[in-house]
Amino acid sequence: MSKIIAICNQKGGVAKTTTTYNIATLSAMKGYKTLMIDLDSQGSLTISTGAEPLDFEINIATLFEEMINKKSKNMDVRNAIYPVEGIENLYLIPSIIDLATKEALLNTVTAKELTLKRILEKVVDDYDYIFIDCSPSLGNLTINALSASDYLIIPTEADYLSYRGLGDLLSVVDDIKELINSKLEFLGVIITKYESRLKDANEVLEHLQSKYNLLGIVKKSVSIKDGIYAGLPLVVSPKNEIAKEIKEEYEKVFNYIENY
Ligand SMILES: Nc1ncnc2c1ncn2[C@@H]1O[C@H](COP(=O)(O)OP(=O)(O)OP(=O)(O)O)[C@@H](O)[C@H]1O
Repeated sequence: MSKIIAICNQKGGVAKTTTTYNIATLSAMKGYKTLMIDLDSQGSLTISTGAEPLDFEINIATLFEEMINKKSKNMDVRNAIYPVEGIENLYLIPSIIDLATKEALLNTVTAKELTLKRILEKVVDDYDYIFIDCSPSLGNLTINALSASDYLIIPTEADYLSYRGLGDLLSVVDDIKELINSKLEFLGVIITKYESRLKDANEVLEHLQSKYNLLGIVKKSVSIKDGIYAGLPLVVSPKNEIAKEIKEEYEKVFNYIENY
């Protein structure tokens, strides 16, 4: 049985995709069979792997479409799983812009919150870890991710508005735990794009630390994009001191998940 981890925050640009790709890669590098699901119609995770969303005939939007049209018996999720080039043990269900229209159509599906869980049923035993890169909203797709997951990790920037936004997300999480998925556990937050010279960042860091389990602090650095044209995340070959520090923070987070 795999551990399924949702990487969520309804705020845009807080490094959900970057966090997902780096942590999932560390998992694969440790020899775990690891699946990433791109659950964002922008397809950033798919593009980050060096792939082109339009090149995949079957993707996460196709899978949702089959469920919406009640053809799920014809569909095999395994047809939507592709190996990530250059990283052994790492696999991806890619996304495409069409996912946005499928999200609205989900309202016609019975038990719509459980659609992703039903899609994944056939492969939950095939992977050690499944990481879901959520979209920046609290809509149907994010609720599907939380309803299908064992654990939630929230990447957030250390700024006041991001800090305030966490309360809204966690109240949705409470509802999902009560009504849909009692096993969902919030593991903690990762601070992303951290700049220690900013007073605001340090104040928010203290608040976050006192309120939540702090899993890691990832500094802001252009090094995060090293390897991007080759489709590889930073953790594969960190090139300088700050990149090595960032890798260590992501390792801390993965070790926490591994030993939890
Ligand atoms: N530690 C970091 N230092 C500097 N830039 C970073 C860092 N982490 C992520 N970024 C950059 O921030 C931008 C947003 O990151 P990312 O796409 O991972 O966020 P996201 O939360 O998935 O976005 P969206 O909400 O649009 O899905 C990207 O350009 C990414 O390269």
